[in-house]
Amino acid sequence: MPIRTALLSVSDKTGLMPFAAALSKKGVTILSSGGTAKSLAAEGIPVETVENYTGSPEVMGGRVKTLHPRVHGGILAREGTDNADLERLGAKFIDLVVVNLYPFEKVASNPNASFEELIENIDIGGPSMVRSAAKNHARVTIVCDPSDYERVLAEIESTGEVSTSLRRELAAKAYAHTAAYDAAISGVLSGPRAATSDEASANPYPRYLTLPFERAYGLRYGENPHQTGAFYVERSAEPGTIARAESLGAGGKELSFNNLVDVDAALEAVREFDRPAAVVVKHTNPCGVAVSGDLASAYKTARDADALSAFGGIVALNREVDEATAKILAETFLECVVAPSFSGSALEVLRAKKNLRLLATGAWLPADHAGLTYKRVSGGLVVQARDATAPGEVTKGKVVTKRQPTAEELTGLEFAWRVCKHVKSNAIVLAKGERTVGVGAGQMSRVVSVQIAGEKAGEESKGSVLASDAFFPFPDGIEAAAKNGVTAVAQPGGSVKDPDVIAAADRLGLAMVFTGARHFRH
Ligand SMILES: NC(=O)c1ncn([C@@H]2O[C@H](COP(=O)(O)O)[C@@H](O)[C@H]2O)c1NC=O
Repeated sequence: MPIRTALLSVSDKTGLMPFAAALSKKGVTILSSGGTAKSLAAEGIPVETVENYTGSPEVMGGRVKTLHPRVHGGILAREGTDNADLERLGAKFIDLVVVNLYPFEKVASNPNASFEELIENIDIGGPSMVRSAAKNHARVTIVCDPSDYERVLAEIESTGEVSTSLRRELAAKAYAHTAAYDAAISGVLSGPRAATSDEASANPYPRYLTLPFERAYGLRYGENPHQTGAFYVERSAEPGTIARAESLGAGGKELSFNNLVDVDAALEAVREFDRPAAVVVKHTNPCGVAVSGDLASAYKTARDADALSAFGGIVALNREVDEATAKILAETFLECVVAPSFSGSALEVLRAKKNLRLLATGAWLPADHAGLTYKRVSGGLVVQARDATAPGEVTKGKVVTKRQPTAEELTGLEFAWRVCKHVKSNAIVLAKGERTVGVGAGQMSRVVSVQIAGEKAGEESKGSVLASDAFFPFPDGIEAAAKNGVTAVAQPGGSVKDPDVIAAADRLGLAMVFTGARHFRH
């Protein structure tokens, strides 16, 4: 069906003028609400105002402008069935609706916006038209995202109409758009800014939480081959995230479910460090982490910290990958390398590895940025603030033993502590300087994690320092560490048995710092 009349009513005028001009050139009649009509007319695009079309003025400061039977009848009318009704209303068939909404989410993201401002930015007429048009997508095309203008125009230019499949696709997108819009409003109205009591305003979590996601791609399978899977991205994903990353690998092979989860873990860990750093992850745990003066040596050190486990690993780097680093990366079979960017020569080296996925995230937010994390549990979702601690927990901690840690031990402890945050509990990290030598992860008993870390480190455990993500409930963990040659420990403290644990450290000549902070990771 050819496009006869289009209704344009937008807040975001990106790309609108060339789109409208092209429609007009194709002979499409353009109807438009106040502000939009003015902008179009100013560009010399012929336009009829909605006021003129409905015979009803915009009133209540714009609260009512398109909410009129001639508008909604024109959108919802079925060709053939509703022609008489349409005529009775004095309306005409509207075939294309181009609407984007008052920027509620943008206004809500400004903490200084007043409550009245928020309310006035709740669009009513816009979503009504979007929903009407999407319902009647058998005839009507709804465009609520300027990035779709080009596709719609291309179809109109070549066939004079919009295909059924694109109309259906845009209708689904439109309902996702209004659903996300309403979810944001309900989140704000049930959140601290709208709270009517002090108690409620102290609770940062809104009663109603609906999160908008969009499928990025289907996965070959889920965690295991017998499970199906897909990857969904947040509609407002932050910079430097997997969702925003560009895939640069030669084979163009997409990331698997497990790759995505591991890349996430590696990325989170490498963001901890300012100096050149490398993290090698296997099954969501770092098996080798190192910081160095340059990226190549950081990676080589991280890989060699546990070269056996690094095979088939996921590597995250916090600098542009250069050729020297790429050459060392190419020595091992890896699943994926993620970094802010890759130099041209590094890409050349790494693209020779056909199945290696390369992910360039661009610059990312600092590790201590605020944010929420979400985790599904059966029938629900646990939500929390990110574990976004600034560095310095060890150096600012309390030395509880007779012996003070040396400067070298302190460097190692601060490093191990920050790695420990990214290891599944019970987490024990052994380090020498700014490199891990042994990681004990995901054990049900802390002392076993100490034993595993010691076993992984082998001879290297002698003279290493140890970080523990939570307190030692008994002296046995300290005794096991000392037996492996560990000289200093960082742990939160806080156990009823702290006096016994400190006594054991003193007896064995260890220095121990209580950080006062715990970093469980599940
Ligand atoms: N009140 C209405 O009938 C109404 N109709 C359309 N709008 C919105 O007003 C904006 C466009 O207004 P204008 O063309 O006057 O600048 C669009 O974001 C559109 O979604 C309305 N505004 C709010 O509900």
